[in-house]
Amino acid sequence: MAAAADHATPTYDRMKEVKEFDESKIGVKGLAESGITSIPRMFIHSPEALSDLKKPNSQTCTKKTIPLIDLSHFNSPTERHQLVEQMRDATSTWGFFQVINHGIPKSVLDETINAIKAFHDQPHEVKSKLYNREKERQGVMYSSNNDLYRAKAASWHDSLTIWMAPETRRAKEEDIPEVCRKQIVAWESHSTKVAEALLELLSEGLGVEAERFKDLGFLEGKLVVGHCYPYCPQPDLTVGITSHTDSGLTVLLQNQVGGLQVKHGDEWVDVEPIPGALTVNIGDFIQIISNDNYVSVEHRVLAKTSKEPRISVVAFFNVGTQADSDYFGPLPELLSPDKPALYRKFTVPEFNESFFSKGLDSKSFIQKVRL
Ligand SMILES: O=C(O)CCC(=O)C(=O)O
Ligand SMILES: [Fe+2]
Repeated sequence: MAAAADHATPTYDRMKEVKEFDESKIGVKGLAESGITSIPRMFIHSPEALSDLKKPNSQTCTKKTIPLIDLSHFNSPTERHQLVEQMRDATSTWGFFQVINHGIPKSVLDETINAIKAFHDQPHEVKSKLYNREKERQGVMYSSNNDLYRAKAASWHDSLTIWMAPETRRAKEEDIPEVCRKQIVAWESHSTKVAEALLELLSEGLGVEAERFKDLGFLEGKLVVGHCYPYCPQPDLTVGITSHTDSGLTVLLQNQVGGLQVKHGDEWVDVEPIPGALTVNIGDFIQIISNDNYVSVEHRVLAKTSKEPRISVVAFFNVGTQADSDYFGPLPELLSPDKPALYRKFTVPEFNESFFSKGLDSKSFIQKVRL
């Protein structure tokens, strides 16, 4: 395969190509719209990663589906117990599930997707003024591949990233692009309410106080990311987003295009778009403090040749930085002589440093702190 062999050509100056792409501020959407029929080399993934894409069940989709959880019984004194159990089963085996009847009106979901699409649909002259990756971990960022300079290969997506909390990192409202400002602020408040409910259920599923996760500060670090995965002329040579795990609690809204896949055992399972549903997954921080009762699972997005771009809007929740000097580790309530801690303690800055300084394709923090 010529393209994959080129990948290893010693004369190829990858960093130069990456820099030129970044400085052009064109994004992958701009590349797609320029009419290219082959993708630049910097986007071509390694033969090992590409062979994983071609496993028989990965593109054609297995019959398996991730669990679907109905949150309508959240306030029911009699049915809540069952809901807690469903969530515990889903989070301990899949680490991923979809939720319906979560309380966010369908109109809000549609407006959120449309606003992020409208942002990415703006002309190059408008978007290029906003293109930046310098203000990492605060304010507003718009760029292609947040880990562009750290990852081994780039992926086929552009992202608008907006820090919402803690206050010290929060984007000024006037800095959020006007085309999606109102909708992002609304998505933040709606998704926070869902996250709060999920954190209660997750706490109860471990048999600890319902407020335990919230009290640890899990709603105090918050960012919203609006991804766009445009048409890709060679989806067999790259991915939409590289396989990775998330940090804390993730609440994701997707349009109807699909492409998100979750690793389950050695299979990749499609997360089917369900109108009105949200996709939820837990990340490394929660796997660690749950002492492996809950699992943080690898997921990725496939690149596609559909003309309609995939749009996803993600709310990431994790402990805020006001907890800088606190040590986190498996919750003491979960430990006993039979169930010793599987992880050492760590601080939030240590977690963030490790999480944000690596490419999505690097080894996870989990392996670093596992005892
Ligand atoms: O767009 C998607 O569906 C996945 C995005 C994702 O996994 C992430 O931003 O961490
Ligand atoms: Fe993710």
